[in-house]
Amino acid sequence: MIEVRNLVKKYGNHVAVDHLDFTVEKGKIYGFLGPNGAGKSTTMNMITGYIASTEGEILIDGHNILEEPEKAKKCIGYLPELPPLYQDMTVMEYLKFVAELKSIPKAEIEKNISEVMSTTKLDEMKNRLIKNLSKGYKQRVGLAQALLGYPEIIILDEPTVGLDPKQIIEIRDLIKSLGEKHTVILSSHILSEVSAVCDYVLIIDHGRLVASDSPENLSKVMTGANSLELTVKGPEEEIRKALDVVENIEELIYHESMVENACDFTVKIAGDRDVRENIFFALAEAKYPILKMQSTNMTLEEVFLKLTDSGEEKEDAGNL
Ligand SMILES: Nc1ncnc2c1ncn2[C@@H]1O[C@H](COP(=O)(O)OP(=O)(O)OP(=O)(O)O)[C@@H](O)[C@H]1O
Repeated sequence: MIEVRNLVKKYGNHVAVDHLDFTVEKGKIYGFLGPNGAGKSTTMNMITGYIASTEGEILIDGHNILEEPEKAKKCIGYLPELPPLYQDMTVMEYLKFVAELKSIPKAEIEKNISEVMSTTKLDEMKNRLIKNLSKGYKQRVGLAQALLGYPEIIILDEPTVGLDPKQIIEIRDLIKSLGEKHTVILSSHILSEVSAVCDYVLIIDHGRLVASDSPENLSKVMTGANSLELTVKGPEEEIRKALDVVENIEELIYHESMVENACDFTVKIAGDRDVRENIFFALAEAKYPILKMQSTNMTLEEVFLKLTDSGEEKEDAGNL
């Protein structure tokens, strides 16, 4: 659907996007995650054809964005970080204006507008001046204009910035529902947003792609393996024997426990098996009580901080 090859953007000597390579497949929601200044907006502006790249190429459904901009742009609906809304137009006037700009055939405009207004739940506001709408509704108008013309790909740059928590939930739900019919790319520096909404995450730092995978896999890959922290009451050797029957335990690493007469273990588990129930039954049968059992996969937040570990991101931590 979208192929980004060796993409570079330089502003003077400053490299804002540094040899990015990735592919976006049809029908998924992608999160483009990175700290402020990582190069997210610059990349989105290149994908949508707003700015030219210094090097590399972008193919949208097979069309090169610089060589066949009209065909490529027809596939994309874009909600920039600051959507260009005309404050003195009503919602309806503005959507008509955008539909004409997008060269939607006259006969289809009315049906198309009514569909996007229903998707974005704007019907009640259609005759309201945009300047009199709340920030949440303004964002819906931004989304509605992106959806006009039935583009297959929807690109959203920080779509929930500046919204209150209720509006954030509403816009997130809307984005999830868009994922049923469209390929969605969403940029954000907010981790919870990306893990709540996206099937796939691309993490970018200093213009480079530092990781790309599903949120779950990223957590697993970063710990190296699936592992558990276990505290069990009983002697080490006996507990080891009792756990011998549990399949897929690769290694049991002993640590001295703070709890009297108990042992702490890190349990390394093969692949992505879930062996918690088997451990429970094996130790229950041997009558060694489990005092603690905790999965130690990293959270996406920890993955993000580890991958983008530099001074400035520490400041960002408060926003996560
Ligand atoms: N027009 C420009 N001229 C010079 N430098 C720019 C320009 N636009 C962006 N930059 C720089 O390029 C880098 C990437 O900026 P970009 O806006 O793409 O980051 P971002 O990840 O979208 O961050 P944010 O979340 O703050 O929008 C930053 O260092 C920024 O200062």
